Amino acid sequence: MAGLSQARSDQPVQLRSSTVRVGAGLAASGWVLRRLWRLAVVTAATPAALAGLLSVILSALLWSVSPLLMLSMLALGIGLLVGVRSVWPDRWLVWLRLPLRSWWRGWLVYRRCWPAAMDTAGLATSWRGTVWTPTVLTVSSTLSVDRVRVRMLPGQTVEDYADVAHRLAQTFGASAVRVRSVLQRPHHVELWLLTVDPLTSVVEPLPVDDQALTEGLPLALAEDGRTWRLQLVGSHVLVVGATGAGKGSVIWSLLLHLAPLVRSGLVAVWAVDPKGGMELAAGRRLFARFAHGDSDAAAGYESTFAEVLEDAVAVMRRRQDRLRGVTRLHTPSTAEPLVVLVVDELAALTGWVTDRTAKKRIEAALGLLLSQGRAVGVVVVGAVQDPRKDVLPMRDLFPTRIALRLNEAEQVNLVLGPGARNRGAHADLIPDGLPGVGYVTVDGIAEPVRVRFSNVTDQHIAQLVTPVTPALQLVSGEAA
Ligand SMILES: Nc1ncnc2c1ncn2[C@@H]1O[C@H](COP(=O)(O)OP(=O)(O)OP(=O)(O)O)[C@@H](O)[C@H]1O
Repeated sequence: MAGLSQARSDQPVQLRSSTVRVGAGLAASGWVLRRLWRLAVVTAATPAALAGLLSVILSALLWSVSPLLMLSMLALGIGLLVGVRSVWPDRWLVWLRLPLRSWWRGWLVYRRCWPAAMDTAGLATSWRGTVWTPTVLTVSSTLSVDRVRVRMLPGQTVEDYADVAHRLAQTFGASAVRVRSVLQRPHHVELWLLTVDPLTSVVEPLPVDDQALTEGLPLALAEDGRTWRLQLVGSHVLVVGATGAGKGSVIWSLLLHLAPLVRSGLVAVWAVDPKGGMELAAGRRLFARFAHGDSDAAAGYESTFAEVLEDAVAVMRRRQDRLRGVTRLHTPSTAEPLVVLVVDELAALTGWVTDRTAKKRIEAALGLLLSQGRAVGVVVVGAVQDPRKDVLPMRDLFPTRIALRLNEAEQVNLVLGPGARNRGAHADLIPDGLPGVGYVTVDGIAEPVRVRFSNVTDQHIAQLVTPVTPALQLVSGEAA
């Protein structure tokens, strides 16, 4: 006889629990208590709300001791807040304004209608008669973006959220929603809801930073209002954009932030401007080497580009000999600066070279630099309009890639990697009127982030080059 535990029936078991009648007053009190408990839990977890609550309790206590004392303390508190706001606007923003904004937006905009929003977006699911909804974990706001961290339901993926991003944007009144995975948190997803687009205004050059080599060069503003920094040491950088997309502003922002490092001898810029020097000539005093395709060169102007690249390979080889077995990543120093080879139009060195001998020399040198240079402090920063393989065969050797406005949707994945467009990098939809806007990758985040590079004007360039004494002797000695 089969044991009871093995007995199975495909018929659903009908269970009817006995009805318990409660009065309207009791039901209402239960509802209010549940809400209060939830408010208490969230308040306790939010520093700004906790501070607000403590101030109210303190005020009530002071009032009971002496109303005058309480009013004086209130006036002092308000005075302090006004003082902090005018003396330290940055701290005011970080300590008070943004935490409060995160708190009220978290409650009023997101948590209040979250279950309904998940349901209508198709992200809630019903299982065994219960409706399960993804949970909001945290909401942190900047002045332009609300970052809502969500715990996904079992079986959901980041793509499920990306697929309904436009529905979520409409529901929460955001201009766009970016969906991001969270490093080392496979159950979490972060929704970036854009409330204001800070990238519609031109971005002024960001303050020059002495620590730029270690911290990253602050070249652009991200759409969440933060500074985007380029980690140049140990990376080659590819900038792709249609004509007029603002490739010049990326290169000039880079040069602007490298200038103090050139002055201190930690960086040597070698510039290659195949457009006859039209783009980069204004910065020639900053450059240790400048090749612009001398039309009088005996071996043809393209051979001058080959020479610079081969000299860079020679520097690389010497450093490899010295550093072999010592370190795996070169640290820039005044004795051995970081060599930054800036090429304004890479296609002129790869796809469009007519001199066959020069073409072979350039291909060989560029391939060596891109595959071996970054570990020994010889990095390439190249700009190009067309990212296709026949124009730029070494595209995949650039670890850092920046996609400004592109002409075709297919180009996005060519530049930023497979799937980048699906993950929200719509570089082909950037309007003509927003030069300098593009998508970049950010450390720790798989999805590209939308940024705007600072606009470097002729006046900035004039100031940039005036006080510079380039480290010419040092680098040409090394390259000779
Ligand atoms: N970051 C920026 N912010 C505002 N305006 C910009 C920015 N970058 C470029 N511009 C403006 O856009 C125009 C085109 O810029 P730029 O010459 O840098 O484009 P490009 O991609 O280098 O074009 P091309 O390939 O034709 O040389 C210029 O008038 C420039 O002033």
